[in-house]
Amino acid sequence: MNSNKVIYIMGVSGCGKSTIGQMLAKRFKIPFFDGDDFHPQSNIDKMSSGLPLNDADRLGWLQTLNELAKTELQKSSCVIVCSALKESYRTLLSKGVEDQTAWVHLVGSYNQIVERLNKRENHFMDSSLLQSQFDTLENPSNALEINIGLTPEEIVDKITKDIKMKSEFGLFGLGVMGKSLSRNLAQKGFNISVFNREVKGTEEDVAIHFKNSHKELDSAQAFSDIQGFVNSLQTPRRIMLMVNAGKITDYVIEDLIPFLSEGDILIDGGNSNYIKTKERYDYLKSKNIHFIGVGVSGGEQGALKGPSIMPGGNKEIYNLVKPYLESIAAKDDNNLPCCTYIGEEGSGHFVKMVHNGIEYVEMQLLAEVFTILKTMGKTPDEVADILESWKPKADSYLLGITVDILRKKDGNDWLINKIVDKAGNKGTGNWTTIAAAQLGAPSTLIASALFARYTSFYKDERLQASINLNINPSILNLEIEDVCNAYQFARIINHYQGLKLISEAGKSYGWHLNLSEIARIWTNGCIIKSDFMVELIPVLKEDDNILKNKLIINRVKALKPSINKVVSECVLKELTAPCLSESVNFLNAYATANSSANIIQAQRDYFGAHTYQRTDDNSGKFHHTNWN
Ligand SMILES: NC(=O)C1=CN([C@@H]2O[C@H](COP(=O)(O)OP(=O)(O)OC[C@H]3O[C@@H](n4cnc5c(N)ncnc54)[C@H](OP(=O)(O)O)[C@@H]3O)[C@@H](O)[C@H]2O)C=CC1
Ligand SMILES: O=C(CO)[C@H](O)[C@H](O)COP(=O)(O)O
Repeated sequence: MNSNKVIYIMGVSGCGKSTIGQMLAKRFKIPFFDGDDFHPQSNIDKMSSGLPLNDADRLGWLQTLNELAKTELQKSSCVIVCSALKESYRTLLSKGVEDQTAWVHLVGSYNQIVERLNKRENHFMDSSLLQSQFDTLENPSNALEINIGLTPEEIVDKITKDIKMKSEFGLFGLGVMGKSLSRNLAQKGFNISVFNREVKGTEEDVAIHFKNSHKELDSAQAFSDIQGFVNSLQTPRRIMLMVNAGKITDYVIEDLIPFLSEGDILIDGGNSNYIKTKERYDYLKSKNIHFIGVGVSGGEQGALKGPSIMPGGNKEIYNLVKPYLESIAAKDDNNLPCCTYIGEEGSGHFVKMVHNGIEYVEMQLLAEVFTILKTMGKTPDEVADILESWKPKADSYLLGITVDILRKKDGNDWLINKIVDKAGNKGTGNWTTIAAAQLGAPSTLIASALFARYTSFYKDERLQASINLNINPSILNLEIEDVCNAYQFARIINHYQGLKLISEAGKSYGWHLNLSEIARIWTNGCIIKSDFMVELIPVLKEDDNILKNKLIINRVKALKPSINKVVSECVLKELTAPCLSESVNFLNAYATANSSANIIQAQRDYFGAHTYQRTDDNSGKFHHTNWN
């Protein structure tokens, strides 16, 4: 038996069954069927001529409705409206699906209903037949009885409260992201169930407290037991996991499996490693459970108001969750959802991982710009003003939050001065760097940003080394405009490298990735949204390599003198600027027609007979020299 339900709305003619049934079906987002539409013509003719139906007339009709219920229950819950006046009729209607049947009896007095029927036009039942209906009615003992004196809204509210319908979507894990996504889903009108584990004595009733503290979660169902949570969901179940990536995701999957059924869908919305996503997909497939890996970006606020969503996996399965993900996603400038099917396997998580790699660099560049401006003698407020003035040229979410951060005071000082300079990480920058190395893509800025975080962590050694080696950056002699240009230059290289990495992965794994579409869903909702990202949508339609685009080439050329100046000055004055430096180093290497790699090849051939290709042999053949 699956968890779907058929709700029969019953009662004498004129009690308002169709109106209530339609409203209820709309509220639960399940199909609605009016039993009258399934009468054979002979029954309609009989009723139209003023004759009441007898039990023989009704038999076939009731069997048809029972079949309808059974067929629908295979797919979803549904509402069926039918007078169902006698117990024997109800027995027939629920035959074989008794445990999945709920009865709602709309009750009114003869006078109330006569008055209603007399107001009705074009109904094939005359009010004179009403008495026979009342005479036939056998009050059910197992129905929710509701007086028709209430307004239709009140009636539907009552039914909704009484009949615990299955939710259409489940959210597992009510941490920072899970809470925001649940609220977002509920605000979009979805019936959801939410779950958070309970740790006795420390964390109790997390889900219930969360539900009770947000109005939009009134009709959500909250659980701290996994079985109850899973059973509260319509099949096939759609369960989004918002838990810590890594082992915890595996534990949670194992906890869920015993309660899942074939065809259910698990959606991993965490920052999971794309290789693990493929493994989990295969593992769950062996249990006939679907799994899709979905990158989500936007942090707490983005998840609440509209994140950028990067789903990967089987497309047909994605289509079953697409309406939910697209509804909660941010919207781009054309009001399209910032959610698009990325590709097969772990491609969604791969793209999210590289998103984070690009994010690491964007953050590091702003940190370097801050240090440069600080070393030019600016206070945090002054740096904030300078960054603010760059918005028309280089606006981005990260630039905006950095302005806010720099203006934040703590007592008489700026809060930034009180934050320990050790940068944490949760793994995505690390994996991006590993993936870049494995795929042979030179994502040097991402590696530099990652290693800058790691270096920052050596706080004690740094303190000691600054004394031992006497590194003391002195005042920089730079124009602010050059710093702004250098920043923009490095951002172009960052986006080139990140997108190149995605492109290489697409080729290597056989994913059919659309980079322009990926840039589009990164124009809103996510941490790396920026004006530049908007510019990249048409650029990437032409080519995956943004450094082939004429406008970008011209911009790089125009900005180059500034990055040369800024990086040289930083080196001379002993100020570390790893990502700015690497951006210009990379471009210089990338734009070198004849590089020093011939020396490397010669060395490799010298000590290891690894062979080399010759400039005077176009065949591509490999040669070896006896160097001694
Ligand atoms: N924060 C962010 O900005 C973003 C985070 N992400 C990703 O989203 C996922 C969730 O992140 P976030 O919400 O920040 O993390 P939190 O740490 O805030 O929440 C983690 C959730 O996982 C639950 N959990 C942990 N261990 C277990 C377990 N053994 N069994 C059941 N539940 C468990 C926690 O429950 P409990 O409260 O009981 O410990 C909590 O509900 C992560 O993968 C993260 O990388 C993605 C984009 C942005
Ligand atoms: O995915 C995110 C933003 O897009 C998360 O905030 C993630 O935790 C950021 O990475 P890290 O913690 O390594 O800085």
